[in-house]
Amino acid sequence: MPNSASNLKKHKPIISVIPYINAKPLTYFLENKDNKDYDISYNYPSDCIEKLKTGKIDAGIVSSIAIAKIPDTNVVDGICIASHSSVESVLLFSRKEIEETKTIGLDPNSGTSNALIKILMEKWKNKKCNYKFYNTDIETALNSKDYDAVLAIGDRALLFGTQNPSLIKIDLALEWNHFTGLPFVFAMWLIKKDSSLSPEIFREAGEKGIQQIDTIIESIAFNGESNLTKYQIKKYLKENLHYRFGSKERKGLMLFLKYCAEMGLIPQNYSLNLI
Ligand SMILES: C=C(O[C@@H]1C=C(C(=O)O)C=C[C@H]1O)C(=O)O
Repeated sequence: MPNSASNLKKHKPIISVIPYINAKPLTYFLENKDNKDYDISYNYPSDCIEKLKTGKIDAGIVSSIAIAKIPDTNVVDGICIASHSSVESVLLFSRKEIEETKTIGLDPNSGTSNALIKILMEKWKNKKCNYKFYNTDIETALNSKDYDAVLAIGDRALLFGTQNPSLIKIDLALEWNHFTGLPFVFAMWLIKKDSSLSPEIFREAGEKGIQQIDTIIESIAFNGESNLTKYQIKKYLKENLHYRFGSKERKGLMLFLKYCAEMGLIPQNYSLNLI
């Protein structure tokens, strides 16, 4: 039988979700909806970029840098994962003073923060460093002679930071805010242009998540989805993170993309197709 385009399109659309607690306010009500007309798949940010590019998924909450890396996608307006000062989960850990750092370990799960550290070092610290990915846990990478400092994101960075208060740390969102006066946008929802998914379902779920964030905090703590205390989860989601995408967040995002383009990390001809 010929494989017509309609046969190929019969699967439910797949929405990719980041398995970090920082995404929960935007994803909880999409994940916990009855009779979903989409499937959910869980992917780290860097895997999500690859899967969106190759059409394995139809939409995803994905590293903000992907806006300029994946053609044929729209960006959901109004919501994002951002931070206005310390985020506490995107950290450069170091045993040496930053001035002595030559080789930095990049987090294989990240897209955006791996670019942000390069901007920070080259633009503001005037340091040319070597960068290479590490594929171990944070502690092993930090103890190895291969890296002077190690970048980490997500739940493991958040936990490692709280468990190792004496390590030298740089909070990338705080540094960004210090140098630009703007919030930093880590992630947004991207939808393939040929997908039937409406941006409204993401906005509605995000708005409900922002309104009912205390229920989500209870659920994360109750289900043991984090090794942090309920108080720490509450502070992280309510104080460190910001979920609305307004004019300041847009300015921060566009400046980040401009710096990325200047440094050759993304093509020059990117655009932000908000829907
Ligand atoms: C704040 C964070 O933002 C994350 C950082 C990302 C990246 O570096 O590509 C992608 C998605 C976000 O969830 C974090 O995970 O700690």
